[in-house]
Amino acid sequence: MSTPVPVLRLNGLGWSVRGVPIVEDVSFEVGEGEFVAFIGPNGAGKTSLFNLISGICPASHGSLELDGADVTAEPVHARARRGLGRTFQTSSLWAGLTVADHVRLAAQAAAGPRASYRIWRRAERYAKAVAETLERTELADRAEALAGSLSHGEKRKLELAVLLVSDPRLILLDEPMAGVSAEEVPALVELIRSVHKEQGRTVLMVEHHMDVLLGLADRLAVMHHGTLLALDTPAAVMADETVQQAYLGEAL
Ligand SMILES: Nc1ncnc2c1ncn2[C@@H]1O[C@H](COP(=O)(O)OP(=O)(O)OP(=O)(O)O)[C@@H](O)[C@H]1O
Repeated sequence: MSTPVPVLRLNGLGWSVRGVPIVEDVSFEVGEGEFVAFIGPNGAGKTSLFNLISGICPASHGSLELDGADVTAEPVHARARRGLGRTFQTSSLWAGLTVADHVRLAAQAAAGPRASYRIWRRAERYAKAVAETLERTELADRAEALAGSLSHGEKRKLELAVLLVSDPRLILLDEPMAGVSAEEVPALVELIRSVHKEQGRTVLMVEHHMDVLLGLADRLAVMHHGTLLALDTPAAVMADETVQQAYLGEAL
């Protein structure tokens, strides 16, 4: 039986700025439907690694494959067309637009530049995708609310909705709990769990809170000084002495 092609493969990937290495020689594979969480101290290179994977930063060395295709030279939108989507650490919503407008615009953007000419023919399809996405992200009753009026937890849900309406297979979530109140965290965790388990998407997520990750992640990746220090099951990573010395002992 042949081994399945990983959804994502990094081969010695790295990024330097004016000769200073930010991410160095990172290699790993992620299988279809896996959930890999990235931890590490501030400045360890987690967001930079996500920027490399999504195409925001150009690789200085190494290569990156999506579903077996070398995409190292491909721009962000080409990787998005292959099913890669991401959210950002800081919120990127328009305060004066409604929740439904955000999701509608994202659906149209995902359909490509020519979609606007055919929009009248597709209106029904968009409406269905938008309604389903709002339902899935528990935002249906907030559809007409302005994004600026949402709580932090609702804003994070909306960012997920904007991502999910394009139906990505591989999603990168950069600190999706950042700024969210303690009361809103459990609902957001459940939502991310269902995006992974029920919708069957492959998830990579940067998160500082171990209590959130331990119930979600199949594997933990530890970043330290721009390198991948460990990548294993949560139990194995927590028991790893190198990890404890480098990170866990001080930060968790
Ligand atoms: N465009 C850039 N130019 C120069 N240095 C950068 C750039 N982007 C990031 N860095 C540096 O690279 C290092 C890694 O930053 P990065 O944001 O990837 O870390 P992180 O692990 O995501 O941190 P945090 O947990 O605080 O978000 C930091 O020292 C940061 O200052």
